[in-house]
Amino acid sequence: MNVAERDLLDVNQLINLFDVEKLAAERMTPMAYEYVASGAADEFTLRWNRQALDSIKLNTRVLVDVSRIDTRVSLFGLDLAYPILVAPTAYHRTMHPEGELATARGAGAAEALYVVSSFTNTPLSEIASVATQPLWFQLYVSDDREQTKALVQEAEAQGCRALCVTVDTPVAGVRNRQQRVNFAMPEGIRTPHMADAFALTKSLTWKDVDWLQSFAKIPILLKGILNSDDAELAIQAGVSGIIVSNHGGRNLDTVPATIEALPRIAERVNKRVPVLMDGGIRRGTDVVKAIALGANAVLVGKPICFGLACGGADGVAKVLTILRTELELAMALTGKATLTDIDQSVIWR
Ligand SMILES: Cc1cc2nc3c(=O)[nH]c(=O)nc-3n(C[C@H](O)[C@H](O)[C@H](O)COP(=O)(O)O)c2cc1C
Ligand SMILES: O=C(O)C(=O)c1ccccc1
Repeated sequence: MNVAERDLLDVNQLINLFDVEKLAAERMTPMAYEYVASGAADEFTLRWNRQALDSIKLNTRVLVDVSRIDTRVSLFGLDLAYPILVAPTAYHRTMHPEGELATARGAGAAEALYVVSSFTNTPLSEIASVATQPLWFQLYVSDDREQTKALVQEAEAQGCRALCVTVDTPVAGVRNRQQRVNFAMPEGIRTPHMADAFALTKSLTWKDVDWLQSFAKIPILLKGILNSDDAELAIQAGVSGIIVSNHGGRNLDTVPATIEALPRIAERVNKRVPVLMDGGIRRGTDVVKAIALGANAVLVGKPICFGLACGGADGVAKVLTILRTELELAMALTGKATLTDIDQSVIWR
């Protein structure tokens, strides 16, 4: 059996996103699996992201016409088929030989927007050449601000439609599981847009946000906001959007689940800018809960990596399609035909 045949066989076995992780655990090198699956330190936040979503109950309404479910959402003038984005994750060639090219093809096949990581193993120009859906770019600011400026300009030149500036990683978290497997980039795999992981700047401040906005031609979102005061400062700074994220539980352990942080932030933002959210989204019902509590859209990280590892582009597309289908079912079963119908009343209190 060749790699393509094995990939296809695997993809057909995937029924839900937990299956994807299970299969990926068997399929990936221990180093790659531990890199993707691990959280920071004791992994409280990693688990809370899931537990907090699971503990929210849904309130259904019956006898609503749900013969036409409409999941479309518009962000910064982009019309998305459904409110689920591919979160930026690093190092896709450690997960599948085709790396980010497979991710872009899979996202394209599933009509999803892909946020490319600064730590892509594939040049942005190559990703852009295979993408059939819009791309955004996730920016890590380096100590070398000229390099950062050039990277923003490259993202713009390659047609990226927004910039997600990650603000929750002045340093990477305590990654004990990655330490145990001595995580390192395998021979021959590079990060063409970043020197190395130690290039992340520790001196990023609101001044840099002003600086980025002084020359960026595309909307800027701040990724990694967990506090409503920071959300307010972000809006005062003039950013176009906010991503509520705890980095998938990978940075500071014991910060709250994102679904717990979301309502306060959404209330404070009060629709002045779009609010996106990630962390633990694994079911269509999770997407409904996030939208009900104030998110315009969600991003998915680890399941995309696992889908990529299981089946390349087909695996990525499968993960997105499962989640999209589950979202449509959850909307029909809660009696919400459109995303704007999903409000707080869908949460059982
Ligand atoms: C393997 C991996 C690599 C990641 N790399 C990045 C990155 O390069 N930049 C970034 O802003 N966030 C990165 N993240 C965080 C994700 O963008 C996202 O916030 C998180 O994975 C969402 O949680 P989920 O994995 O539970 O869906 C990474 C996450 C994972 C799992
Ligand atoms: O692994 C991560 O979560 C991440 O964001 C990162 C940080 C530094 C280098 C590569 C990825």
